[in-house]
Amino acid sequence: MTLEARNVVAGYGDKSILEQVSFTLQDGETLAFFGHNGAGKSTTLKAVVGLIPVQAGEILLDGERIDGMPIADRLERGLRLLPERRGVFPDLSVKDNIDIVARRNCAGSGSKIARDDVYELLPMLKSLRGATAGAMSGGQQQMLAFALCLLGSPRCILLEEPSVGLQPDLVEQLFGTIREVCVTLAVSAILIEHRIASAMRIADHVMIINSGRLVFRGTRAEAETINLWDYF
Ligand SMILES: Nc1ncnc2c1ncn2[C@@H]1O[C@H](COP(=O)(O)OP(=O)(O)OP(=O)(O)O)[C@@H](O)[C@H]1O
Repeated sequence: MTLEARNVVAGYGDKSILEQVSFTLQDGETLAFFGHNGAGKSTTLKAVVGLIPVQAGEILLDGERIDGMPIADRLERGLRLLPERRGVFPDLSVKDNIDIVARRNCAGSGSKIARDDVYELLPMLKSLRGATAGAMSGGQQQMLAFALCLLGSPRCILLEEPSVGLQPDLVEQLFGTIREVCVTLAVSAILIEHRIASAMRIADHVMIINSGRLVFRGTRAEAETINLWDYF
């Protein structure tokens, strides 16, 4: 078992956005997370990684309660968040971005994904090694941010719109890489996506949120039997 949310209530200040959100994600599984703008997708990921406090309920990683733990401790346990359109050092080259994060995340032995591995997983970064991150296209920066979030020993990666700014063939490549990482390294992933059809192709489970409540939770096969738009 990897990640479990039990009746999570969370929001901003005194205000609750999430109402009793519960889900479980096992090793190696990918969960596609859909919902309209403002439904509570990012808020869910923020609560899991610790950017906002949980007002009620529990979050467990491998059976251990992590809600209330400092963000750094959750990162150490392998939680990774790829925020939308953020997450690179803009003034540094691709190589320096990767080297710096690798030095922090891959220290010691037993790291699942080392510096050289990310170039193999995301070959487009090889030719961009010397490029200044902030001067690259949005899609290229997104690929680099994804690479940085993989370095070390990720257990569960939380991805916010990773396909933003990517041309269609790169979307398929990125999604293929997400799937490969999950399956071969037993990493689990939550994927917030507006490209529903592409996300569905790599998903084991589907979850839809509406006004802070989970209105659908099921396997991909179950999701394929319904009209997802009825739940938005
Ligand atoms: N920092 C914040 N302070 C107060 N309210 C916020 C904050 N961030 C988000 N919200 C509110 O929380 C609700 C859920 O927002 P959230 O960002 O989780 O939606 P989302 O499903 O990720 O939407 P999108 O697809 O547009 O990113 C919205 O009503 C939003 O206005």
